[in-house]
Amino acid sequence: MTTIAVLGAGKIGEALLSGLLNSGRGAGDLLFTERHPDRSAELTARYGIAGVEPAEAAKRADVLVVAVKPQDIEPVLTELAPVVGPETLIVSLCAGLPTSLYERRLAEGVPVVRVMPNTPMVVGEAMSAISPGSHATPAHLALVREMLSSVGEVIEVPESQQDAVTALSGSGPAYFFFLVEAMIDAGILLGLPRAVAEKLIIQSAVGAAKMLAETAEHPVILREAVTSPAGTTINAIRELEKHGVRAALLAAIEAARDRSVELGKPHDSAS
Ligand SMILES: NC(=O)C1=CN([C@@H]2O[C@H](COP(=O)(O)OP(=O)(O)OC[C@H]3O[C@@H](n4cnc5c(N)ncnc54)[C@H](OP(=O)(O)O)[C@@H]3O)[C@@H](O)[C@H]2O)C=CC1
Ligand SMILES: O=C(O)[C@@H]1CCC=N1
Repeated sequence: MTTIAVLGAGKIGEALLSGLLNSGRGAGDLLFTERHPDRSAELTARYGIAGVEPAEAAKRADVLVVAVKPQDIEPVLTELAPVVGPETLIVSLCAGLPTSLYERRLAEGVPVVRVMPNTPMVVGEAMSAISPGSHATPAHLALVREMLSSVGEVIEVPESQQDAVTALSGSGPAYFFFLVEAMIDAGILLGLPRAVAEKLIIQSAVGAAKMLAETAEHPVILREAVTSPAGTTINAIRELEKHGVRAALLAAIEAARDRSVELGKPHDSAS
């Protein structure tokens, strides 16, 4: 079995470890690194996975998944440079960071795959987009696909699309959570008990998501089917349009894309 080490087991790193365990991988095939001993002990107690030093992770693992914040990448590259060779696959989950950064800083020929996942991997429903670096072979991509398809859906995209993917599906769950939060508040405004508002909105979100996934109907068709002539929904839609919610979403996602580009800037191949 492939040994996978997650470097930086924060929110997404932990989500990946937990998703891989849920999908049937053994704790003995997983490792992680963390810089705070308390966090390391907490994760080992929760999952039975060993926390190790980066050099040991590089020695024992076939795949090193980099899951530190993009701003924290420099020391990680410095630690990995002397201990990683072409037999180890690097999988970067970091927003904005190009595969060329790893290729430049690590030994010649080290294969790198850039991935943008999202947190629903905790429940086996991640959306992950993968892009090969210049030394990643079809076998490396297949290995990453196999690893990530055990925690959700996987598509391959050109690396040039990864900043847009990051803005859409990497950050995407946050937009839905924000919407749900606001709709629950609306229930409170209308005088419903919080628990009732939460139940109504969460199940409506689950139902709507299932309809999108399972009927394969366009969202416009599904929305029109809810919108009765002279009914309630059209009144709400008019308010959403009046408040520019569609334009706000376009601007918000564009801003997220711009931030991903900015996070990669200090590391792009020209600098
Ligand atoms: N959260 C998400 O939904 C998604 C995140 N990502 C990407 O994943 C990466 C991590 O994001 P997220 O999980 O949110 O961030 P977190 O800050 O929660 O996780 C990063 C973890 O790495 C630790 N860390 C930092 N430096 C080192 C190091 N040198 N060695 C070992 N551990 C280290 C951090 O410790 P400390 O607490 O001390 O900083 C922290 O626990 C980012 O690059 C982000 O772009 C991608 C897709 C989705
Ligand atoms: O907010 C972020 O920067 C990370 C990347 C995508 C989701 N979370």
